[in-house]
This record gives sequence, structure tokens and C-alpha cells, in this order.
Amino acid sequence: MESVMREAVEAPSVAEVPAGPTRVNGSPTITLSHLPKREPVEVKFQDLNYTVSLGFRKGQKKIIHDVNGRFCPSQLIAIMGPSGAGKSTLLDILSGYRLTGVSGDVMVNGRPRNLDRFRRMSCYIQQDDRLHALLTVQENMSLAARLKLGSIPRTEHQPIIDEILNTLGLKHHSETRTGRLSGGQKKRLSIALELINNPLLMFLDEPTTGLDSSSTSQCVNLLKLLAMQGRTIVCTIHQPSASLFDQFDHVYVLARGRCLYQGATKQIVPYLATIGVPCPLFHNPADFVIELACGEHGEDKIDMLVAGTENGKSSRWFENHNEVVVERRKSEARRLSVELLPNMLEMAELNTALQDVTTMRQVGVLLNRGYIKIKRDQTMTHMRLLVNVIVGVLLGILFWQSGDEGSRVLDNWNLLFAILVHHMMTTMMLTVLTFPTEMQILRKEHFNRWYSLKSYYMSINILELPISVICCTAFTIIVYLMSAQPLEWVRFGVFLGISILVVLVAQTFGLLVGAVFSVVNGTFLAPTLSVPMMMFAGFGVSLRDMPAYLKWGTYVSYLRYGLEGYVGSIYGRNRTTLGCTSSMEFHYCHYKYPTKFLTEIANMDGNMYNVDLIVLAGILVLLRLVAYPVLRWKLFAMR
Ligand SMILES: Nc1ncnc2c1ncn2[C@@H]1O[C@H](COP(=O)(O)OP(=O)(O)OP(=O)(O)O)[C@@H](O)[C@H]1O
Repeated sequence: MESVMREAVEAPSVAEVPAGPTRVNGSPTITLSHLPKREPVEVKFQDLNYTVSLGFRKGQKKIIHDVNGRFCPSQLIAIMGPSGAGKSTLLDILSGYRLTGVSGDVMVNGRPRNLDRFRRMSCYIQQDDRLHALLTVQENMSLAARLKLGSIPRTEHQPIIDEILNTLGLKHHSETRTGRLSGGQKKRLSIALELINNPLLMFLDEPTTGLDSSSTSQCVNLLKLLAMQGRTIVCTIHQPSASLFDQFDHVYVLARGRCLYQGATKQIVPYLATIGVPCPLFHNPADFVIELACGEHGEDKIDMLVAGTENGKSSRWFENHNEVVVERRKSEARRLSVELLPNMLEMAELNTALQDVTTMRQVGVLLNRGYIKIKRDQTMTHMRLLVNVIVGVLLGILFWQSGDEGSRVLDNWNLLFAILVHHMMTTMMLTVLTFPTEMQILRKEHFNRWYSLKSYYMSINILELPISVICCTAFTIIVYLMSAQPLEWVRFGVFLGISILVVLVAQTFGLLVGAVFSVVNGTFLAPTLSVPMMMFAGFGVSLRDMPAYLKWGTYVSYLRYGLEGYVGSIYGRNRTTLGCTSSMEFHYCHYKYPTKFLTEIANMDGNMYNVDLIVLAGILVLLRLVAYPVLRWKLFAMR
């Protein structure tokens, strides 16, 4: 193992990697020879602070306290510390994911970090695997390649994908759906997806959490291999075993937002001895340093360690040998990258776009991906269609032939409201429940520059349309025919148009709620906010009887326009007298004249449906325009 590790330390950089196979700790791997060659990156940070606001008049809390550090290329770096020490926060700050409340300097290859350029050369893999469960590994990879490898023809993507999948041991699972992969395989797929555009710098938040010891060691071996190829790999890790700890080149130990140690893994034991807290014989140094960081050996020890490493400023415990090797690799890589390809850092400066492909291509790929998902999605597609058909049939049976019956006008009025509520609730709730999950994936992919928000937003707007229209049309045809509404194309067209617009407005409303709130809050808020909308629709309390000070509500509620449009399409357009066949012989059939119903019950003008269509379309456009900045704000608010 020693010899393998030495090989690892002296492995060639990204620019030098030969195309032949390499072995790391016995696991057969191949180098990622197809990937573009890039210059290694060193990250240095000075006096880094992070403060959060605890809320109105509750003051602030400092989480990261003036820490310093340096992460060199070709190294696998572990950020360690007890729970709550600030590991994930530090990773968020260094990766550029967290910006608000941060002060201090982050330098990249000796220059102040330019966030856009930095994002072009790095990636951040968060703890939870945010993957598209319905796509296979191969589909995930090829769609990611189409988004990320703008300069490489599509025909050349497969060798790159194969190479990465082979390296990560996922080739045999390429046809498996991501949702069915094991935890370790999902983690490796997350890494594989980001490797497609060969990031120079990889940040991983707890890549081994939830994995068994064998998967953990596979995962760390893989990261080691990627580091050997010249990348800078920084990951947080809880409490590694002694053998796993040895795999890391460099360790950064945090306790309560301060640095207790930073330097070579092998130097931690001598360091602890120098400070006066020697690691007991046969004790795992990783365990011991965590015990110290937790304060188990006394609070004073934490201060001693922070002072010993000058809160991360001291580079005394860096491995000199490593630095020589790294420097040699860096200069060699620089020389090769200038010869073979334009220097990636210079390219990053020239290229101002964050994404690698054009907006149109991004939209195309996202539509392709969305189409596959829609085809396979049991809830969003199959169940939705089924629910529409079943509810349509149920309502049809319940309100059988009520549409052309003068004695059942009030029943039909109830039916129109029931249809409206059905359209609103099914689409809105589905979006409220599913969009927060989608939002997690969006956040990851958008941060890692797969596509712009504009492309994403355009694609979801297009994708949602056919399925909404199909479900809505199926439902409308069933209910319309079973309840015997007037068989006139214009009336049916208006009825369907109103239904589709209500569905799309409700879906956009759900999108807004789903983007801003969690599933729990959204599930509570969306129906609760819909109640006033229903109140103001003019059902139950007629528009005429609405108090003057609440009249405004009737103009805001999209359901009012929906209901008015329905009533207009069914009873407006000078509809002739309705039949009263089922009323008993001597009963007076009051509402056989549609105008009576329009004036007495609905209090609506039966010829307003054109205005209703226009207003609903206007509300839809307005909400869609509002949803984009809201989504954008939400995407950046966390940072
Ligand atoms: N917005 C916030 N408001 C208040 N405290 C916060 C906020 N964000 C983070 N913290 C606190 O900052 C500290 C560091 O959190 P962080 O998630 O970075 O810890 P960690 O070392 O990654 O822990 P773990 O290993 O358990 O994931 C914690 O005590 C956490 O409660």
C-alpha cells in the first residue's frame, strides 16, 4: 500500500496523464484521457469569517472565525471536525455557494477569486444526491454531456462517458435507472456527472455519509485517483477510520468555526505532540483530534491547537516533499496546457458565458430530458391522466344529463364549480408537492453551470403544456358529454379554453408556492390561500351580494373569471329555453329560461366569456412573468 501511495503522490498531473490504465489500491481504473487538459488550481483563503443573522432583534451569530488555509493541487483534502464545527459552511464559502455574510479573501492561484471564472473551473457536489431518478445512468450522463461539452461534437461524447463510467465502476449499471442505484452508486454517479467537463477543483460535502465501509473506501479511492490526476479535491468527512484517514493527503480540522490543524495527514501526530497533546499509541489520530475538537480533553486544548496552527495560517505542517512534487507538476502542466490547448484560465477569462452551450441547445436538451421523465413519471403523468378520467366519469355519473335540464340548473351550477375546483386543486397541489424536489436539483445543476435559469424556465413552461392540455381535454370531454352540456362547438371551445387557462394559472400558482415554500408549508398554504379565491368566485355568495369593501377580491380571483366563463359558455350566447322533462307534471320549472338563472342566481352576464378568456390569459402571463424573478430570487436567496 505504501508503494501505491507513493505512486499516487508522484502521479502525473491532468495535463500529463497517459492514456493507459492505472490502478489505485488494487481497483482497476483507467485515466480520464479524453478529458480536456487544464491547469491545476491552488486555493488559499485568509481571515475568512461567516456571520448569520438570527432574525429580527435577535442579533448575529458568527460561525466561521477568521480562518486561514491553503489547498494545493493534486491533493485529496479532508475538512474534518465534530458535528456543527462549520465544515459544510466552510465548503459552501470556498465553493462560492455561500456569499452573504462572508468576509475575508479567497485567492485562486495567487489571484483574488473571480466568482464566475471560479465556477467555470470548479464543481460542488452536495451531501444529498440530487439526481433524476427516472433517467438511467447512461441517459443522465449523455444529457449532462450535451449540456456541458459544447465544444465537442456529440458523436465524441460516448467515449468520454464510457471512460468516466468505467473509471467510476458504473459501466455495468449504465442502463439502470438512477432511482434504483445503491447509495454508493448514486454518490459515484454524482461525481461522474460533474467529471464530464473535467473540473479542476471539486468540493464534496460528506461524500461518504450513508455508505458502508467498502463503498466508503471505493469512493475515497476514486477521489484519490482524481486528485492524482492534478485536481484539487476538497471534501468534508465526519470521522474516518485510520486506514481511510491515511488516504487523504491533507487535513483541515475545524472546531467551532476555528482551525485546529492544517497540514499533511502524516504530520498530525508530530503536530499534536509539539502542542503538548500527544496522540496515544494505537489510537486513531482522526478519532483523537475529533475528541480534542469536541473539548473532551479540556476546552483549553482547543485554544492551544488554534494558536499552534495560527488558525490555519501556519504552513509548517505541510509536506514539503509534496509541495516540490506539486510545484513540478504545476509548471509542467502549465507548459503542456499552453502547447496543447489554450490555457484554461485564460480561456475562462475570455469566455464570459457561464454555460458551455447556447440557450437554444440548453432548452433542447432540457426538453429532451423532461420528455423522458414525463413518459416515465407515474405521478405527474400516468396518475394525473387517470385521476382526470376517473374524476370526470364520477362527476359525469353524479350530474348525469344535468346540462340540458331546466329543473336541474342548480345541480349544473354546482357541477361547474366542482369542475373549477378540480382543475385548480389537481394541478396546483401536484406542483406544490413535486416542485421543491425539482428545485433541489435545479439548485445543484444551475450552480454547477449546466444551464441558465432562463433555459430551465423556458423548458418547464413548454413541457407542462401538452400534459396539462391532454389531461384537461380528456376530463372536459368526459364531463361535458356525460352531463349533456350543449353540443355546440363554440360553447365547447370556450368551456375547454377556460378550463385549460384555469389549469395553467393554478399550475403557475403552485409553482410560485412550491418555489418559495417547503413541501409542508406549501401543502398548508396553497389550499388555504385558495379558499378566498373560491369565496370571491361568486359561488355561494353571489357577486351582487358581495360587500362593497370586498369587491376588489372578485377582480383578483382567477376562479371568478373561470366560473363566469363557464356560465357564459353554457347559459350565455342567447341559449334557448331548456327542456323540463324530468320535472313532475304540475311543477313550475323556473330556470328553464337561462336568463333567469343568469340574473337571479349567478348574477353574471352570459356574454362576458370573451373578456373572461382574455383576463385569464392576462393573469397567466402575469403570473409566469412574476414566477421567473421569484424563482431567481429563491435560487440566490440561500446564498
Ligand atoms: N442560518 C443559520 N442560523 C443559525 N445557525 C446556523 C445557520 N447556518 C449554520 N448554522 C450553525 O453553524 C454551525 C455549523 O454548521 P455546519 O452545517 O457547517 O456544521 P457541520 O460541521 O457541517 O456539521 P455536520 O457535520 O453535523 O453536518 C452549526 O452550529 C449550525 O447550527
